[in-house]
Parts: sequence; C-alpha cells; structure tokens
Amino acid sequence: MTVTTLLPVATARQTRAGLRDALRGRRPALWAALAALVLDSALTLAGPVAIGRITQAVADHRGPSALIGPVLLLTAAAVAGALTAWAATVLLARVVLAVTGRLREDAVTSALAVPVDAVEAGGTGDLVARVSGDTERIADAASGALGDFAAAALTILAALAGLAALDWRFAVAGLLAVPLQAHTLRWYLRTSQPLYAAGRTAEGRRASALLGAFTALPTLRALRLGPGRYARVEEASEAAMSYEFRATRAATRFYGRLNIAEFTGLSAVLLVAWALVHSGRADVGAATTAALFFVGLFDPVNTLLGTFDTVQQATAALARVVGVTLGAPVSEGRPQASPGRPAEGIAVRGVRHRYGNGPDVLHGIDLDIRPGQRLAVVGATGSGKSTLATLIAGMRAPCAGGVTLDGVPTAGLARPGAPGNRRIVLVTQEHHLFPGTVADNLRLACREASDERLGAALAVVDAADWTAALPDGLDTPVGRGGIRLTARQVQQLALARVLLIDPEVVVLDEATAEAGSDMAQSLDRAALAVTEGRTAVVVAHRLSQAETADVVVVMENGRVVERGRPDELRAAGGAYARLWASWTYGR
Ligand SMILES: Nc1ncnc2c1ncn2[C@@H]1O[C@H](COP(=O)(O)OP(=O)(O)OP(=O)(O)O)[C@@H](O)[C@H]1O
Repeated sequence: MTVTTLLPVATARQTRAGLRDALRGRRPALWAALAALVLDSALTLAGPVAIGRITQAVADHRGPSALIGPVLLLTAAAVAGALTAWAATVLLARVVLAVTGRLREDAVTSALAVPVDAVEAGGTGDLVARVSGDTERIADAASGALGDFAAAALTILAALAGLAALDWRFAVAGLLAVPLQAHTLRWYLRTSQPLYAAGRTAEGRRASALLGAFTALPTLRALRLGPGRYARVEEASEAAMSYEFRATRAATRFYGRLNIAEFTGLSAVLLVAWALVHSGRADVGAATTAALFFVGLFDPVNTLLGTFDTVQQATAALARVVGVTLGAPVSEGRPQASPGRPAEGIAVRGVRHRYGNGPDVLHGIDLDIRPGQRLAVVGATGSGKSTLATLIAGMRAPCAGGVTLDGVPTAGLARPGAPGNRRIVLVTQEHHLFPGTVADNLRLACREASDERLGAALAVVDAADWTAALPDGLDTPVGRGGIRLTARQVQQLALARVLLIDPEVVVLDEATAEAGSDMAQSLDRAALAVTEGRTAVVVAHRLSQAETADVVVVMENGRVVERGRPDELRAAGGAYARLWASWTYGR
C-alpha cells in the first residue's frame, strides 16, 4: 500500500506564533473581556453569602426584617452579574470572530499558495480538510469553549478565595479534591492528546480517499474498479471511526473520575463545617456558605477540565491549519547565471527534476529565452516537455538548478501575492470552467475589465461569434448548471483570460485538438495571437505549432537533444526532421 505524505503539521512554537499573529490588534478587546469575566466571577459569590445569612437569621429566630439585606444583595448581584456576563460575551465574540476570520483567511491564502508538489504528495483531501473541517473546529472551540474556560477558571479562583475568607480550614478541605482532579486530568491529557492528533490525521486520510474516489468516478465505473476503491475508503473510514470511539471512551472515564473527586472534597468540607460549628469557631450561616461555595465549584471545575477536551482538539486543528502556511519551501536561491551573460528574459540553468522518489525525468536542462522570443518544445510522449513547462512557469521548483525571469526565480513569482506574480502565466491541458457566466469566467483574470475589453479578448481568440450567439451573451451561465461548452470553447476562454492578465511571458501546454482538424487550426491561431508581442514557451503537441516558433528545442528522455530555427532543423536531418517526417507522413 502506498503511504501518502500529508502536509506538515506546525510544532507547538509555530502554532503559538500563528495564534499571536492572528491576535494582532485585538489585545485591548481581549483584556476588556477578561476584566468583565473577573467581575462576573466575583459576583457569583453573592448567592452563597446571602443564603448563608438567611440560614443564620432563621437559626437565630430573627424576624423577617433580617432577610432584607441578603435579598437586596441577591438582587443587586443578579443584575450586575447579567450586565457583566453580557459585556464579556459581546467583547469575547468580537475578538473570536476577528481572530478566527483571520486564521481562516490565512489558511485559504496559504492553501492556494501550497506548491503543486506538496498538494500532490498530501492529497487534495487533506488540504480541504484543513481549510474547512479544522478551521471550523477552531472557530467552534473559540466561540464556545474559550469563554467557558476563562469564566470557569476565574469562578474557581473566586470560590477558593471565598472559602479561605470564611476559614482557612474550609479552603484546605476543598483543596483535598485537587490532587484527584490533577491526576485525572494528567491521565486524560496523556491518553486523549495522541488520540485526537491521530484522529484528525485519520480524518484527513478519509477525506483524501473520498475525494480521490469522487474525482475518479468515471474511470472507476468504466474500468469496474469501484469495489477496490470502496475498500480503501472503508478502511480509511474505519480507522477514523475507531479513533472517535476510543476518544469517547476516554472522555466517559474522565468524567466518572471527576465525580469521585467532587465527592471527596464535599465530604471533607462538610466534616470541617461540622467540627467548626461543634467547637463554636463558625456559625451555621458560615458553614452553609462554605458548603455552597464548594458545591458551586462542581460546574466550573467540570467545565474547565471538560473544555480541555475541546481546547485540545482545537489545538490539534490549529497546528494543522498553521501547518498549511508552512507548506513546502519554494526555492528562492539565486539563479546560477552563466558568467558574463546578462540574466535577461528566461534563464534555465542546470535544471534537474524528479517526482517524489522516482527517477530523474529532466537531466540538466540549460536554455535561454530572450524577451519577446517564441520557443517551441517538441518531443515524444514522456520526454519531459510538460515538466519543463511547469518549471519554467514556476508552478514547481526544480530539484536542482534554477529557472529565472530577469534574474528572479520563477517559483517565487508564482506565489499568490508575490511581486511580479502576473508576469508569467501557464495555460495547461486542464480545462477548468468555473461555475458562473462567461463574463465571470473571464473576470477572474481582471475583475474590473469592461464588457468591451472582454469582447476584444474574445475576438482575438476566435470566440466572438459563439459567445455573441449565447442566449444572454456574456451574461449566460455556463458549465455546471448552465450551457455546456465544448473543449475548444473552454480553451478559448482560457486563452482570453491570458489576454486580460496581459503577462510578459506565457507558457502554453495545451493539447486539446487532433492535428489538422478545424478545432486545431482555430486553437493554433488563437494561441499564436495570445503569444503575440510576449515571450512565449509553447509545448508543441502538434508540429504545426512549432513551425511558427523562433526557436525549437527537441527533447528526448529528459534532455534537450537539438535546438534551432524550425526550417534549419528540418534541413539538418536530425531529431526534429525525423519527428517532422513522421508527423507529415500521409497528411
Ligand atoms: N505528476 C507526476 N508524477 C510522477 N511522474 C510524472 C508526473 N508527471 C510526469 N511524470 C513523469 O515524468 C516524465 C515526463 O513527463 P512529462 O509529462 O513532462 O512528459 P511530456 O513530454 O510532456 O509528455 P506528454 O507529451 O505525454 O504530455 C514521464 O516519465 C512521466 O511519466
């Protein structure tokens, strides 16, 4: 079975740094929320104090007027508590929404910037699981557990201070529960932390297996490969479920042990209360207040320890989300330019490449493409043309050597947001039509382009007629849920997008049409028009595309074996001439 290498997971330090970054500019609101929580926790003490006083008044057989003070205290504490709780909730929600929003944005931006190789190695499902499921988990935990956790911790501190204020022996009795709780928590963290981390990874694998199966559905059906693939999905699902089951079992045992700790602490407080009242060191009212303080600890202690669960899951998720931003490093080393040569245009120097642990598929390529030059790459299937095209466009970083545009590594230029990001674009054989109208599909390249500019771009790529004939012209929905377009039409839209981006360099690796067909001629014309006035690298799947190039390079088994003008190469009788002869044979 092949082992899939997932994207990196951030270390604890990297995760903390990611969180600090997301909190930027939100600290004042966070402190204000904490202050409101402190006040709210202090006010929870008013209830037991008032009830203690009422109990004492009854024990002393005092009249109804003795109840006025405690009742007023209860009322004031209830009103003030409601106000502080409201303020804390609103302030925390503001911080949490802003921080989770920033984390999600960073994750999506980074996900789009993850180098192609890293996505291929990890599986798209893992990436999707991180930017959707994991960010969701963080947002849920932050909006619920974070406030509960802070409020519970402060309420516990307030209750312990209250117990100590009544009599230090009450506080000591209450603290007897702490070793049991600490032991329970330590056991739980040790057991559940690895379970959650492994569980999230198993979920990532399940998402990868599912997405892989859905993406390949037509092939699976055609080749009757469904049962095999189904077994893999089932295996991944069972692994994810088994982690969930083990985590639930650990949580149940955790709460059971906490109940034992509560029983121990309460018994000790009641025993101390009995002894103090019996010896005349405390009255019944103080004993009642102490017992209520301790009972009031049950919920916050359970919340505090229980939210560790959610906080842990969110921490595991946060480490995976921050991991996306770490990605695989993009090579930014200085180009190895040949001495004495200006690094103008594209320089490919000593480029070697392999996929994963496979053999080298490019064995040291050196090329210079001058500004405005049109270079065609030809060669048999598997000779390395597409690999070279993606390296030149910066979609992958080469394993050795470098590719630069005017001295800047193209792998750096390809990162979203990098300065000069739009200087170079790649049009591949994958035709993707985005859900939306024709105009939406074009404006992905240039949001503010006018209808006239869209029309002009479509005219250059030979697509003006059919787009004008659509029911709503450019506003016609196409693709899923709209009008189905042919492969040629989708390819024309892709080429029109290049015109709207208006890059200096265009790399074309598209092989949609059978040579000689109307479609091939139309696409060749469109591609030629798009490369007009730009530096162009064209992977020529049809030799007709190579004939219009300034320079042709012929590749064989990952090496450039010939280069020159197309007419010169035809006359030279070498590799290109042989390719040309077999291509034109019978044509
Ligand atoms: N993503 C990949 N993972 C592993 N190996 C790959 C990958 N892409 C290409 N290869 C291998 O690299 C070698 C060069 O492939 P490449 O696609 O660059 O050749 P090509 O000349 O463009 O072929 P074609 O004309 O069929 O597109 C081939 O042996 C191919 O099997």
